[in-house]
Amino acid sequence: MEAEKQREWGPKAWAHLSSVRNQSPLIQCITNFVSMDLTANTLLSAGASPAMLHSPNETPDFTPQVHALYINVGTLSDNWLPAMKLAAEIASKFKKPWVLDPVATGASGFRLQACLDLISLKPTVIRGNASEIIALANASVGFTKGVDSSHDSTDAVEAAKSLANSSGAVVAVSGAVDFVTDGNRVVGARNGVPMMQKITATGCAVTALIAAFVAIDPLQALEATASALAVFGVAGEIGMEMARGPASLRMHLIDSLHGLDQTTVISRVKITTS
Ligand SMILES: Nc1ncnc2c1ncn2[C@@H]1O[C@H](COP(=O)(O)OP(=O)(O)OP(=O)(O)O)[C@@H](O)[C@H]1O
Ligand SMILES: Cc1ncsc1CCO
Ligand SMILES: [Mg+2]
Repeated sequence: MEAEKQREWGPKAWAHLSSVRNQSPLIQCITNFVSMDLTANTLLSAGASPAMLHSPNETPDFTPQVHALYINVGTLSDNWLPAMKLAAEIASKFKKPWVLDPVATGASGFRLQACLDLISLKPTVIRGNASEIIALANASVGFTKGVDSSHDSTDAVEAAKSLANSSGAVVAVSGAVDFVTDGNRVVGARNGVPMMQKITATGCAVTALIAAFVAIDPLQALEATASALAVFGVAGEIGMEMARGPASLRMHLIDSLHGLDQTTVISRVKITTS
């Protein structure tokens, strides 16, 4: 029964990736300075169309036209926060899916409160590392070593369920296993390689990929999120076969994501229901 369920996920992940390639959803990204390049290139290599527009002066015109919005607080500053809130409000008003990456949310009270305020604007998906999801679920500063996690993803499954229940969002925790939950169901995506942690902003990039997958399947956010995490992980695994270290993995990961075919996705995606 379990093996049967897993066999269904490969075709599902492939269907999501194919739809992104065919529909090329427009993804507005309000993201941190570190991640902008990798995020835009990840979206392009998956077939989506990234746009890094963040001015509150253009959000009222632009956000209603996008297929999904991605907000990432990685290099948060006072003047960017109102722009993020405005974009989230407009996305919600126009029924566009939007996805939050709460980078280092436990690092300061300002950042934590910013993320809690954004969560009150009803994101479709929240994706963080284990320390970020634990900090959000506890609404407490601490738990984190800056932007990197000091916990394993398995430590954050209960926190993820609790955050999903309190926020109404699908919550994903990345790590050796990427867990995705709607507060009730929990699935684990078991692709990827540890070296992905040694490239800055791979987490930010996969959250953008989640936004693209949710854009083409907004009514099944849990399935779209798990598919995006697994597909990104498969690209990392194939990239690692050619890489000599983090810098070349970054290049080969993007190439591999671009080149993924049906047979590879179906045979390599490892998603299990727990
Ligand atoms: N030990 C691991 N084994 C396999 N894949 C991993 C491992 N750790 C992380 N990954 C993968 O690396 C990617 C980034 O996850 P990570 O948890 O490092 O995000 P993050 O801490 O938010 O990163 P960043 O803030 O740099 O963007 C995800 O696709 C995840 O599945
Ligand atoms: C290193 C870093 N600092 C703020 S955002 C960011 C990118 C990874 O989250
Ligand atoms: Mg992160």
